[in-house]
Amino acid sequence: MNGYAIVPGMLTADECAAMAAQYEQGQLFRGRIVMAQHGFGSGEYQYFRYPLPSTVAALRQALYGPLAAIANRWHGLLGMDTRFPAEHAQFLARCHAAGQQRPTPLLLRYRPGDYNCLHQDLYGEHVFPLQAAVLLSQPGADFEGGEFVLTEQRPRQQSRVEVVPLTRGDMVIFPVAERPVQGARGVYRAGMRHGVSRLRSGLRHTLGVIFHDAT
Ligand SMILES: O=C(O)CCC(=O)C(=O)O
Ligand SMILES: [Fe+2]
Repeated sequence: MNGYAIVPGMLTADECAAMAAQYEQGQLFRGRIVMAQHGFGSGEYQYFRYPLPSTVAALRQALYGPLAAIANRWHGLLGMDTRFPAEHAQFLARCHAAGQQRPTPLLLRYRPGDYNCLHQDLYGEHVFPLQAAVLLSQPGADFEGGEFVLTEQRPRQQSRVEVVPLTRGDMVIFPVAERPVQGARGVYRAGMRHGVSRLRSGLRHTLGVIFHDAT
């Protein structure tokens, strides 16, 4: 168990191109973040508005159910009380009632020299513990560098890192902030962060799918 799963070919090359091209359609988004202005790295991203584009809405909806089963198992293993409902709409109602009403799916854009610092996508009290990202550009052709990395911090140990090997259209599913790890004396909580190494050349787009909404 490496702390992530890859789903190859989640989007076709054409779907990736169409999704990346949406970056230029400002009316689709509720906000734009220039990462350097916040110390998040270099590059930028935009959060979609509701209603989400159909491809994004469909992905978020379809992924939620199977991931909720995993999330519930994780919460059981970690002794956490929260359980996740079977339908994403039900979980979103919980977020919205708590003031987390703004959509979190996003498109990211990296140019040469850009990178994304290690982070956790937490946006309020309600946290769905898994998220997904689809790489929309082709490594080695559209860009060089720009690898998706995950770090895992186990109690009383130094952090370890995984470089996640993605090609265009692949989806990675990974923990938002923590995951249960089986140790010699039971299950413990590993802290997780993700980021993107520096782009050496080219242009890289990603679609990020986060299941909780934001305050
Ligand atoms: O660009 C990437 O691969 C990382 C995107 C990211 O941080 C996210 O989807 O939450
Ligand atoms: Fe992220």
